[in-house]
Amino acid sequence: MSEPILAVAGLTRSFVQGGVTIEVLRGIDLTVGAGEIVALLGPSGSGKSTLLQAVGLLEGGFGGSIRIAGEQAAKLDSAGRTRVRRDQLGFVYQFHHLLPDFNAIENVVLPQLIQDRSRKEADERAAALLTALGLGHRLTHRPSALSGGEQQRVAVARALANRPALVLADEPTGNLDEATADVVLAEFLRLVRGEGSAALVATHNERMALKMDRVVRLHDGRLA
Ligand SMILES: Nc1ncnc2c1ncn2[C@@H]1O[C@H](COP(=O)(O)OP(=O)(O)OP(=O)(O)O)[C@@H](O)[C@H]1O
Repeated sequence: MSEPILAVAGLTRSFVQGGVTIEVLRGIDLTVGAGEIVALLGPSGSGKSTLLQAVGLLEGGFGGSIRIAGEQAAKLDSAGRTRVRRDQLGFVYQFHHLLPDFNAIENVVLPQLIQDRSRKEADERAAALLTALGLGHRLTHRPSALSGGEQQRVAVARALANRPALVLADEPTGNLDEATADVVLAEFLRLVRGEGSAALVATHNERMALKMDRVVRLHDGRLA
């Protein structure tokens, strides 16, 4: 069997606030196989974002082990973490975090230029991804001229632009009305499957979680 893209073992994280220690993650074990889409289901405050931030190598202060594409996070320095993030990971957040001064296609082109792709290649890939998401007629709109659902689609295209092995999505449709959320989630899943990426998708919505390949539940700091 090929190595999982993500292997988390004994992951812990606590915060101290006002002299009180809150143990948010109490020993998380989780593997995600190549191309597998896993829902991370849990109520608000259960630690989903904390777990995704750890796996995204965005924050330190964790105990336990995180391996991404065979690389042990604890052994990476800051440059190494940046490299793994850039080469292996894609991110989608609840709020799109698009660059407001750039239009849709530019927002999807920019991460590719950072990867040293040619402008022509980057343009073609951005246009293909946005068109696959039904935004072929919105390529030169700035985020402020797009609907919430359209903005989230651009964020999805941006996350997939560099062909990440693993997409980390934190309530990717949490800011949308239910009907739009259903459509955008379906498109997200179709595109991720088509690209062959794996994904770990945080949601508090059971119905949405059940559309993924596997569901893990975060409860009392552990996965059930
Ligand atoms: N930087 C921090 N300092 C102190 N406490 C924190 C910090 N970050 C998170 N927490 C606490 O950790 C717990 C889990 O937060 P987290 O944001 O990971 O939950 P979540 O499941 O993603 O929730 P939501 O769905 O509401 O975003 C919460 O009780 C939160 O208050």
